[in-house]
Amino acid sequence: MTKPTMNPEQFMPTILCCHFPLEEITAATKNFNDTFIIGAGGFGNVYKGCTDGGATLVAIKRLKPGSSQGAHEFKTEIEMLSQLRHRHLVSLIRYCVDKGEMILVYDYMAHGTLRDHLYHTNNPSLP
Ligand SMILES: Nc1ncnc2c1ncn2[C@@H]1O[C@H](COP(=O)(O)OP(=O)(O)OP(=O)(O)O)[C@@H](O)[C@H]1O
Repeated sequence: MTKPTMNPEQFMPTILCCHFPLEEITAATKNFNDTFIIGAGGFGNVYKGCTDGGATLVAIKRLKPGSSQGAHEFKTEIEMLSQLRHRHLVSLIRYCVDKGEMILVYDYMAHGTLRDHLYHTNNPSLP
């Protein structure tokens, strides 16, 4: 199945976050190497990466082909989350639309998921 495409020039959401060059994302994840995968959801795989010359840890969500979510949800996520800032909400910091890729970049949240904490999942990163 081919990836859903979106023309960056047509993609003009009312956003407060910036476009992120695909080259920086591929560099941060060594071209989406599986060793950088930290999770997967309806949107696609989530990768851990380092940007800004190693200064910033980020979580990179890459829309997978045939995702149960899609271009519409991608745009909605950017429009909503780029305008929301709260210490209890993960921050969307960048997005990327390029070469058929649709990618969301968030602050990296250490210490596991809410599910890990609620159900005491065996996660070595938890205290
Ligand atoms: N900002 C983040 N920091 C650290 N890990 C993250 C971050 N975002 C996602 N993850 C990891 O990736 C996994 C999948 O996240 P994602 O948000 O794609 O899916 P979900 O919320 O579990 O499910 P769905 O998107 O289907 O509702 C999470 O369970 C978590 O382990």
